[in-house]
Amino acid sequence: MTLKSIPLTDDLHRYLVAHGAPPDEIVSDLARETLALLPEHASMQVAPEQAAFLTFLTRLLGARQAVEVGTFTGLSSLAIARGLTEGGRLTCFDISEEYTSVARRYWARAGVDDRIDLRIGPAGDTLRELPHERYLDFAFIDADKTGYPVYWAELVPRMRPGGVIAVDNVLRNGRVVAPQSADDRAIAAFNEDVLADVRVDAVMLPIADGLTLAHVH
Ligand SMILES: C[S@@+](CC[C@H](N)C(=O)[O-])C[C@H]1O[C@@H](n2cnc3c(N)ncnc32)[C@H](O)[C@@H]1O
Repeated sequence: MTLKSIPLTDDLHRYLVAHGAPPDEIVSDLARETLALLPEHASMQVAPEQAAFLTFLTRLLGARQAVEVGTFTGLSSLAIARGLTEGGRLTCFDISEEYTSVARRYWARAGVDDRIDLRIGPAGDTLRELPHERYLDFAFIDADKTGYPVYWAELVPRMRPGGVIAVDNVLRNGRVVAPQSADDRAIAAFNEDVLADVRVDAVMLPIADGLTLAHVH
């Protein structure tokens, strides 16, 4: 039995991205522009292989109704929107007009802007405005780390039976086993909560900074 995932060197990461679903021109431009405009924050963007995986997963689920918490300049939302089924909707939550103004441009360029609804404000408040029904096929959580328990609490009861929640940064660059900051501790505690949550079956994948996939009963 192989004991663990192999570490990715830069060469191997480039190979993996090139042989999965390689970024198209729009995704490459978005990554380049995010780095140029926001060099200190560009690492918040999901990894290219995660973007490809989000499209794959959304398509696999036949997702019609999706939510994203933490949009930034729009790479993960673009990926999710591209995987939605005909007539599908993605509702995005973020606090920043500045970051999401970049996202809006790229959604338009990719021709998916008509299927995305962006809500600006603290997601702990704005998520509460979503219908209190089990209607969501897919949700992606990638915002402020201390907010994850609140986003989880709002989203799980709104997932349809068989719906999936994906949660990013669950390994905190390895620090989750020896937390060094409030964000690290928040994620370590959140991961315990997910493990104990009888409403879901979850797996934790070592993709990028760690991605939990939770299947809601
Ligand atoms: C890690 S980035 C998201 C990256 C994005 N998924 C991507 O692929 O580009 C986190 C985002 O969460 C947003 N954010 C931080 N606190 C928030 C809050 N309380 N409510 C909603 N969004 C928040 C930030 O403005 C930022 O855009």
